[in-house]
Amino acid sequence: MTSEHFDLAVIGSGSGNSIITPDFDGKRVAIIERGVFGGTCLNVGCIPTKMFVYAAEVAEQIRSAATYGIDAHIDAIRWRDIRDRVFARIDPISEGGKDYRVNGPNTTAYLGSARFTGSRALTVTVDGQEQHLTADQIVIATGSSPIIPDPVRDSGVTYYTNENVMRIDELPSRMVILGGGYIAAEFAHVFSALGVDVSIVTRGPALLRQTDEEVSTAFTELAAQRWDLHLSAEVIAARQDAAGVTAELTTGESVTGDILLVATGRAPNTPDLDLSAAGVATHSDGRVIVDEFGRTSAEGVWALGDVSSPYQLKHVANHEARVVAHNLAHPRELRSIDHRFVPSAVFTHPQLAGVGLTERQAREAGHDVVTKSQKYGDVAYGWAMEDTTGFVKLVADRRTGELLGAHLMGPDASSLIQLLIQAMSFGLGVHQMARGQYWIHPALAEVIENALLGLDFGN
Ligand SMILES: Cc1cc2nc3c(=O)[nH]c(=O)nc-3n(C[C@H](O)[C@H](O)[C@H](O)COP(=O)(O)OP(=O)(O)OC[C@H]3O[C@@H](n4cnc5c(N)ncnc54)[C@H](O)[C@@H]3O)c2cc1C
Ligand SMILES: NC(=O)c1ccc[n+]([C@@H]2O[C@H](COP(=O)([O-])OP(=O)(O)OC[C@H]3O[C@@H](n4cnc5c(N)ncnc54)[C@H](O)[C@@H]3O)[C@@H](O)[C@H]2O)c1
Repeated sequence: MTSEHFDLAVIGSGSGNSIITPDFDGKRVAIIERGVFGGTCLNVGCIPTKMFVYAAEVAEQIRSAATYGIDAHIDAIRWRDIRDRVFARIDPISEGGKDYRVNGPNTTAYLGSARFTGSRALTVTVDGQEQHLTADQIVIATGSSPIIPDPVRDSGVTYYTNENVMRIDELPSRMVILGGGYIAAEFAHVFSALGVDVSIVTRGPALLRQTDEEVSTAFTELAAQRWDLHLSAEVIAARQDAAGVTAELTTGESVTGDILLVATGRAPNTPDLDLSAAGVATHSDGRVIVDEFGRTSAEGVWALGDVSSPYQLKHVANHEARVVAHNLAHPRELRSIDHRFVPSAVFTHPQLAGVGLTERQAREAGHDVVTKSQKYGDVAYGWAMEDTTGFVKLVADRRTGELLGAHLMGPDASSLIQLLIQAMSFGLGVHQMARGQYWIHPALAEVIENALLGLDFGN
């Protein structure tokens, strides 16, 4: 059996691709990718979804224009043009990235599926042919894949996931979305803004339950006005006929759509890797166990991103990739992964964003908690927008003045929260934040200024 040897082998071309920094110039590097080059975020995740979200926002703005004294209406939704704008931008980036690794300097690209066959030994199946390689260091960056509930998979009905729903040729009239998390909330917004009737089936009693309860409750109430919600419900069976795809629910109801979209969470891509052959240990949920430096239980094997991280977020995968890239090249000066203030945003309507502890988590952690919920509608820019639902909720420690968490629902939440991420990351307390700087008047950020000033420390 012939085998090639490398200094470094990276499995997965998402954030794994960015491991190959100039530190590896002159070294022998292999990158292995079994799917579309560039991974989830570029091809079927963050980037295309947000490009669709932008189109959805344009449609919603037109619908709400009359509020501001401007009469406007949508003449047509040209779905194929919306879709093709997105992928005409993305597909060449993916192709270019692949081409660079296939034909570029000092990397060997294996376009196939990798599995471990021993300690730092891999077999890659490329077009049915097995190729063998060994490496001094191996990075597992294989990401995650959609979880398909058994009743859906076993029923044999056609279902979509984030991997193919953005490429459909025609918009359906009705869509059933299974799941009530990030992906469900973003696609429900996109497709309903483009004219599709959306039903959501989720097993929890509210949508986006990982957010602060006040945000999750407020968002669920708004969602109920826009979408047909089936909460505390799971699918027990599904069938497909001339009427479409019908899901029978645990609640006794049934719901029918032309398309069924499954968004019930994502599992780490570890089952195909034969990790036991390399002595790489996993958590009970399949995630690779890593230490603070990104090292797995097997010497010379590292992991990062969705396959190992507690956060399935691109900015986290990129951060972990930067840390692991440094640590591979500087074994005597290891850096730690920083998961202290991991923010996230859901690009639905209205937008949601959060960082730090929820009110409940802060109380459970024993803080003397003070909170303030400040409405967008109470500041001048909020008046300009006629916003009636948006708010900023801050969670702070009454004793120390420390900002513990921030939770936003409303326009530009994903950008506004950056101020609070910065404050928390650099240890700025509430008083410093509120009065230690100018706040531009009458910018929307005044909603954050007022929330900070509204925290009642009792002094
Ligand atoms: C619809 C959607 C929207 C999202 N939106 C956002 C967002 O707005 N913001 C955000 O922060 N995050 C978002 N995410 C999450 C984000 O996409 C992921 O956290 C991130 O892409 C993970 O990067 P990764 O490098 O760990 O994995 P990936 O990018 O998934 O890369 C893993 C790669 O490994 C390959 N692979 C797997 N197994 C093997 C094998 N055995 N052999 C060879 N190759 C293999 C896969 O084909 C894949 O290309 C979104 C996710 C989805 C699904
Ligand atoms: N804007 C962003 O940053 C963004 C966008 C999309 C995805 N993501 C990442 O991708 C991950 C995966 O997204 P997701 O939405 O698939 O997962 P999720 O964990 O956010 O939500 C899964 C949802 O499905 C529900 N569910 C699970 N099993 C079910 C079942 N059998 N029947 C009915 N409901 C069920 C859960 O209660 C939950 O509401 C997210 O956790 C997030 O980290 C991030």
